[in-house]
Amino acid sequence: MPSKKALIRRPGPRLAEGLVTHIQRERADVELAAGQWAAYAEALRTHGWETVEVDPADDCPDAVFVEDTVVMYRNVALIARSGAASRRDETAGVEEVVARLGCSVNRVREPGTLDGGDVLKIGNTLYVGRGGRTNAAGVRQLRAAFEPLGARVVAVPVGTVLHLKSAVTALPDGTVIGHMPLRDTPSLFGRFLHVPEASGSAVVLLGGDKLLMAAGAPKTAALFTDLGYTPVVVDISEFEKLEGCVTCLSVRLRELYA
Ligand SMILES: NC(=O)NCCC[C@H](N)C(=O)O
Repeated sequence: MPSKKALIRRPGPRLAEGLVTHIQRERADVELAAGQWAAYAEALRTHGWETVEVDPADDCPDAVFVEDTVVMYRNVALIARSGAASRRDETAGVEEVVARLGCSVNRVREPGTLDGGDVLKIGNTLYVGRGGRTNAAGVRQLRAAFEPLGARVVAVPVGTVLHLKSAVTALPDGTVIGHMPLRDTPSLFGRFLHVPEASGSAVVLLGGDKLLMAAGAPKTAALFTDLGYTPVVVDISEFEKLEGCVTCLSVRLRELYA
């Protein structure tokens, strides 16, 4: 049986200094964020995920967005190298944890840049956003790391949002979901479903028909319910102020045998 582990990293005291690129800055409330993070972690555990906490990186305001630091394929971890230099110190603690969990570890190297938030995995296909945080060398290194393991890497131009997964994620049946004004190149995806709210375009697949999603997207939650899914809703307002979404607060390790 593969284990169901999810990496998480608690927000630090400098959270409100996190990067903001495509939206107007609104001050995040650090205390409220800590409570929202705890509820997010609890939702993962309630639905069968063992949470593994990476040591905090309190000097790094964006460290809570742990998804950006690593891309997993099977039991191989590709440690990212962010296009945002201020985020590069976040990876050391993550590398230590994935190595301890028995993953093979590889790294994106200069001149490559890549953020985990740019990689959307659907089956054996890895869609990778080429945008502000991930460059062409990063895309090439992703291919070199995972194509020999059977992955198909599809590069997608990303222009108007921070990461590919700020715009699109996927339902359990592989249907890509996104919000019209945010999507860049939907024709690259097979099945595409428009959702009524921008923050509804991010879901974390918890297993079965359960979809972890943001409280800020009630119409999208109703749409998913109508399609036979069960939304599990968490309030992540303070992370959304920093361009985070529901995917970016964890990294699920689905193919570890331990
Ligand atoms: N994967 C994600 O959606 N990450 C969100 C990162 C937000 C952070 N403030 C950043 O700009 O890097």
